[in-house]
Amino acid sequence: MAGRFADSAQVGTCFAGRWVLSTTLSPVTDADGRRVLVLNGPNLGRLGSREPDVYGATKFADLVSECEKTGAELGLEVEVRQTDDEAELVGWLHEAADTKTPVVLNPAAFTHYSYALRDACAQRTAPLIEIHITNPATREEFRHTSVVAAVATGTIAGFGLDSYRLALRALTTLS
Ligand SMILES: O=C1C[C@@](O)(C(=O)O)C[C@@H](O)[C@@H]1O
Repeated sequence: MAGRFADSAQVGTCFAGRWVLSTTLSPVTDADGRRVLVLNGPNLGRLGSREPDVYGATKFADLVSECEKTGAELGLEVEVRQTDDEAELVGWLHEAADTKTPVVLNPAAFTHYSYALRDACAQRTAPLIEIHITNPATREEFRHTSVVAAVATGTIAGFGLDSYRLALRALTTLS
């Protein structure tokens, strides 16, 4: 068996069936508090070609550049990721929880039904802002429910790509 865990006081490594503890190593955390993960759920990688009348003409690659640019202006080190895979997104949220990294999350359609995502968000150890490009409350009824909202620090929706910029700005006052 091999494995590794960390909390604020100890780091342990399981080697040949024995856990070796160390209290002298630094905890696995976001050391300078400036790193931010911007996580995007299914279909958002298709921004630009996906229903441009709803989501606009900006491509996902341009959204990535815009987030990095805004982050640089705010003194944040921003990493933008996108996946269509629920398990991958849950894994990224675990990584954020384990490293105390703030998150801007557009869960896309997972917003409305993924309890796995909700439970991963509930483990957060730093601010997590749920965001949406559109305002789901003004759209189809199935979009009116967010299973994530109750475990997020806050929600920003309906400002187009500015939702991302506003969330990054909000994080500078929260973290
Ligand atoms: O994929 C998305 C995008 C969205 O999260 C938004 O950013 O407006 C809204 C969701 O309802 C939808 O499933």
